[in-house]
Amino acid sequence: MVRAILTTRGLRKEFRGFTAVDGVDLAVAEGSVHALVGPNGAGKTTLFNMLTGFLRPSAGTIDLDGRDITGLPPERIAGLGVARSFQITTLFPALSVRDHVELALQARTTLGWQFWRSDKQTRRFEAEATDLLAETNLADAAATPAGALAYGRKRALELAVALAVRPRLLLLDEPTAGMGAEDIEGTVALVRRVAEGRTVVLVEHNMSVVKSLADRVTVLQQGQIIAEGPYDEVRADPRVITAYLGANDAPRP
Ligand SMILES: Nc1ncnc2c1ncn2[C@@H]1O[C@H](COP(=O)(O)OP(=O)(O)OP(=O)(O)O)[C@@H](O)[C@H]1O
Repeated sequence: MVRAILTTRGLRKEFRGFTAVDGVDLAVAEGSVHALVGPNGAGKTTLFNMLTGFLRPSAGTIDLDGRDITGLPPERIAGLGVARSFQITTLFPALSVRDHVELALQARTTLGWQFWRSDKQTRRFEAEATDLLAETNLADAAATPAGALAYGRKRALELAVALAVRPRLLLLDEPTAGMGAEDIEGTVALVRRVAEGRTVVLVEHNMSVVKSLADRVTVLQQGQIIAEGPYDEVRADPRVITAYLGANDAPRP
């Protein structure tokens, strides 16, 4: 049995009497890609927000690699190696692709997010930035201002920025949202590549993306886990089929 790097027990979030996440026990195996799926309003984003400290759980615990991180603020959780990408990453339009990655690498150090840097400091991150740009297929765009990148490549840059902090756990928020077929294909290949040797939790509506990326799938409905397992198993579960019936984002085989 592979050990769990992230475990939640009885995790719960209430908004003024409404229970958005209702007693979730989740175990994410180290080195795996774990997908969270479910119809609109199932509680996926709320769960993600608790894992990253953006929301404080109403009850339950979150354990990261043996450490209780329940209720810690976002910056502390990020500092412990949880990085989140897509949907919330802010890119600076005029700043080059390479500068984004070098600044993110620098943010990991005591220098923090300083825009002024000496040549010596810049050189310190050059080689690692080059590696990250290669890993995310952005080597040819290193000097391009982020604002001039096509949509799919902007998202690749967001991923490079998240990877720069060397996360122990990478949370991906709907990596293919708003993408056409071509970008989706590229993003799936990219996520598969960066997931090697890392632990990834992703929220994703596109079931063919989930099928091709996830080792394990957790299905949420009305804040509760209704099924969990490998994609094919979960996809055939009668409770999952019922949960998606009539939903706009019904999974397609
Ligand atoms: N700040 C809030 N205040 C009140 N209700 C909220 C709040 N945030 C989320 N909710 C409610 O909690 C439920 C779960 O929402 P959440 O965004 O977590 O679902 P989701 O699975 O991410 O949905 P989607 O797939 O549409 O993004 C929804 O009914 C939503 O309206």
